[in-house]
Amino acid sequence: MTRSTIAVLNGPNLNLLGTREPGLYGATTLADVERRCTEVAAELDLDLEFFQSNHEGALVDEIQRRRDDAGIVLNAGAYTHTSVAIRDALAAGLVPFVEVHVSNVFAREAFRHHSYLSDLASGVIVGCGADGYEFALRRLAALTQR
Ligand SMILES: O=C1C[C@@](O)(C(=O)O)C[C@@H](O)[C@@H]1O
Repeated sequence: MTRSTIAVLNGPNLNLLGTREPGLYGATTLADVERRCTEVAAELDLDLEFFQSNHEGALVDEIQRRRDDAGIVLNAGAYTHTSVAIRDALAAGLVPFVEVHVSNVFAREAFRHHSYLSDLASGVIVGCGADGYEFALRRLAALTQR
């Protein structure tokens, strides 16, 4: 049996995690997140692939490439609140995905309260810091093993 692949996709400015507005996003870097996810994937017997881009079209391309994956952990950053194109790519692929936000977007500016993605998501994890990625991975593993 082939192992399931889960993609961990991060959008704009998430390459700056750990240094960017640490009061909001904490001190954990994206490399730390990826290390932790790799440990959890080994425990869950999953293959993981990581991708980060600051460009909307690159994220659309990557989501299209992921259509045979078991699931996607997605922090689309600011594109969450603006991108019909990313929504359409997710809708086209129909791969289960969990939307992650490191910060509690609902405690922030009103423009962050709306997501173009959430109603398509299998789950949404908000405001749990960098741990949200691990929670999302565990949730997708549970969903794909059903
Ligand atoms: O870039 C980001 C990061 C974010 O997705 C988060 O992880 O909390 C929240 C978004 O509103 C913001 O634009």
